[in-house]
Amino acid sequence: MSDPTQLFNVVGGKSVSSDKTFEKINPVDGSLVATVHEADREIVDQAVDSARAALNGGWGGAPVSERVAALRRVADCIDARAADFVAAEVADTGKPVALARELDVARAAANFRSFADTVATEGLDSFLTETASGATALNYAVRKPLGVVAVIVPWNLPLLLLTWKVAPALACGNTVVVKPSEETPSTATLLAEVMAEAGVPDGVYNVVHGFGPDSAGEFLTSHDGIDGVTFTGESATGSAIMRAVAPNVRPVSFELGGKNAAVVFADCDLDKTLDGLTRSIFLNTGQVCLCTERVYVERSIFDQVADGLVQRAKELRLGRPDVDGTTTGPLISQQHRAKVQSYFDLAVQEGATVLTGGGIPDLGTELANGAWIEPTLWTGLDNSDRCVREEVFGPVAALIPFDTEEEAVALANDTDYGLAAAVWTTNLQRGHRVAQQMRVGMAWVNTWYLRDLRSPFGGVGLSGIGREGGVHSLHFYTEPTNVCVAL
Ligand SMILES: NC(=O)c1ccc[n+]([C@@H]2O[C@H](COP(=O)([O-])OP(=O)(O)OC[C@H]3O[C@@H](n4cnc5c(N)ncnc54)[C@H](O)[C@@H]3O)[C@@H](O)[C@H]2O)c1
Ligand SMILES: O=C/C=C/C=C(\O)C(=O)O
Repeated sequence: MSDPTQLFNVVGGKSVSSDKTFEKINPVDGSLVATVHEADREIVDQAVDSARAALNGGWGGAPVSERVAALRRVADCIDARAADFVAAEVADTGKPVALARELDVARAAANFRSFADTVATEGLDSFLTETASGATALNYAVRKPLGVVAVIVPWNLPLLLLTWKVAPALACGNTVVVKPSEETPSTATLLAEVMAEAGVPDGVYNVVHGFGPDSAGEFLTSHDGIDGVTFTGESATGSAIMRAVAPNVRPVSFELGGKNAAVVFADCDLDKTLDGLTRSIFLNTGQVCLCTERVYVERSIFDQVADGLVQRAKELRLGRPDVDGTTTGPLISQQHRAKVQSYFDLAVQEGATVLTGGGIPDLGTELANGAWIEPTLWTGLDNSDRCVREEVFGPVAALIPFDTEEEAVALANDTDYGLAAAVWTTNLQRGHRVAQQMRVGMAWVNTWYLRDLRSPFGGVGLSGIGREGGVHSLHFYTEPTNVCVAL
């Protein structure tokens, strides 16, 4: 294994250094994780050229069975090196070891297996065409790779979200240049080692490190040698990337921000609902795009839900990732904590009652330089407040009462975002009815973030463009050519 404290760009299977470096800081205690080599324009050019060469050099035209076998080997190698991936992910993010192992790294391997299955089994439409003149024809489509795909991902679930895009891209015969977040450079770099171990040809998977504007992100997305961009991150960044690709008219797939609602009916199973809400508000310190930040509760059980959530929030254990029983890590950085704190201040100005949290916890001198924040719950806000409209991306939610089902649906849908929703009820018909009315990409009933990787994943409104998952990913990562044969 190469030195995890020196992270290089990976171009054509080779480590590439740069004169310019930046420091990756551990959000647990402010210590240095790694020195990262930032890609300049020239390195990004080399990465795109190397991806093009690998595409034309065989990967793009390889038999599906070969690519499927390679993806399965990648999954096996991730499993074999799971401890290294967990260590790298934990060092970058500060998330609890168990979470990194059970969610991030397990899903990375699952992503490769799932898309290997999808390309191995998925067919394409064909039509026997009859015309008015009596002529007949056979129409069928063949699928070709999109080409060189730029993959830009955020810091919250770094390896999970990276492989959610790299796996289908590679399965479809594309080659990639990935730009991990500057906050989480480690696992993307480690994945390059695994690609080599698994026998994926050099240049199929390239990594460039750096930031967005005037750095690797912008150099890559505005590059005329890429054939498409798949991006997960903030809505405003999605907008900047759309502008960057516009001159070259390249397709984009965007999974963006959310301001996700939970709708809690009086007929819910209260204990299960409280456990589910606690997970959906606080998992990964609230830094999951799907996390609930608005909780609409039927008035008759409002106080019970508020009390139950406060109790559970107080039971969360903030602490070092490797300590048994730690449930909650820090935010990703001091910079992000300043943003979350600004919403804590704003909420008070907007008239919120802070039921619990609202500040910075005292975890002792060892962790004093970390990006720690208290799990927080608000009441007293409504849909006109900025804290209920804007994504905070931290361990916080606003609890708001409602009286009727229609009102609950209207309140939940009153947002510019549209990523995910969760409905809590024991009335099956109501569960279906309300879930179907949610203006979102994913609506859960009596659960949250339960994933089937074959189902469509994405958002509406400010939450994204397109869907990925199973065959939906194939639509983005391939270009069909329809062939019409007169019979
Ligand atoms: N919908 C989803 O599936 C999903 C999943 C995870 C996170 N998110 C969203 O991601 C956000 C948190 O992640 P973040 O803060 O890393 O997001 P971000 O948009 O700041 O950064 C994401 C990536 O884009 C890069 N980037 C930034 N500006 C760029 C530019 N102008 N051109 C090219 N690249 C640029 C960053 O360096 C990073 O790699 C939240 O809004 C969250 O909701 C959405
Ligand atoms: O932070 C956002 C989480 C996105 C999750 C996925 O894309 C997934 O589970 O596939």
